[in-house]
Amino acid sequence: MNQNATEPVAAAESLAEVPEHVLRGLPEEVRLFPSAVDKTRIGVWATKPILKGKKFGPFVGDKKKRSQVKNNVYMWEVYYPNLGWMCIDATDPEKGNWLRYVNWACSGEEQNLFPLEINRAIYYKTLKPIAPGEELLVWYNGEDNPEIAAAIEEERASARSKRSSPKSRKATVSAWRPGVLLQPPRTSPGSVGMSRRRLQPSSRDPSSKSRHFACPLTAPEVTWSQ
Ligand SMILES: C[S@+](CC[C@H](N)C(=O)[O-])C[C@H]1O[C@@H](n2cnc3c(N)ncnc32)[C@H](O)[C@@H]1O
Repeated sequence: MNQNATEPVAAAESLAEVPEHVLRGLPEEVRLFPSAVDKTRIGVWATKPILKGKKFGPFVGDKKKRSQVKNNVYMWEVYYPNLGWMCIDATDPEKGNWLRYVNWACSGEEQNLFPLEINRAIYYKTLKPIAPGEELLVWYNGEDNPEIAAAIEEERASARSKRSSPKSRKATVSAWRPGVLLQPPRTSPGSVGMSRRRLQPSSRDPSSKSRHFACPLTAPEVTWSQ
């Protein structure tokens, strides 16, 4: 056995490799540059002020079964009532959009975005105003964070008013159900995918291991039940 064997080191991402469609899809307030939190990664940086409460998305990727996903880093898992848990996988940059390049925050102070599931699509919403020169960084928080709870409530109120509008009443039942990701299990009606304990960055996932060990934010219990 090779005593020097280590985990494979991820090749550093290069700006030159970012697909054209990703660059074209960047909102005007952000640009891609090397990340400050991970030297091997590209990050998303604000070049103009971004207001608190701004919603970006949805996160784009290939829809796959969990068993078909080889790397957790660029995927979100979403519960579909008819299909069960499916992954939106942006491991292949050609399949993703710019949200793929938003990195994890390593502390609550660093975090300026939180993920939000709306109608089985993932959005990132700003938790505070972001100034030019700051990197956009996402992290899980649940509704235990009052700021996020307020943001979720705002989405729910907007969903309720959309559902009761005459136009939407004519449409078929595409319920717009906002729910924050990564909550402990609960049975709150209206929160999508709450039937299973939310996943946290998996320590079983070699691709995300070093990041999460390095981060002081304590992720709640790791669950990866299939
Ligand atoms: C796209 S997100 C974070 C991406 C970020 N760019 C980064 O720096 O890694 C990927 C992480 O979210 C986790 N995850 C995927 N779906 C989840 C869900 N429904 N709830 C909680 N965590 C989820 C994955 O295990 C993975 O650790």
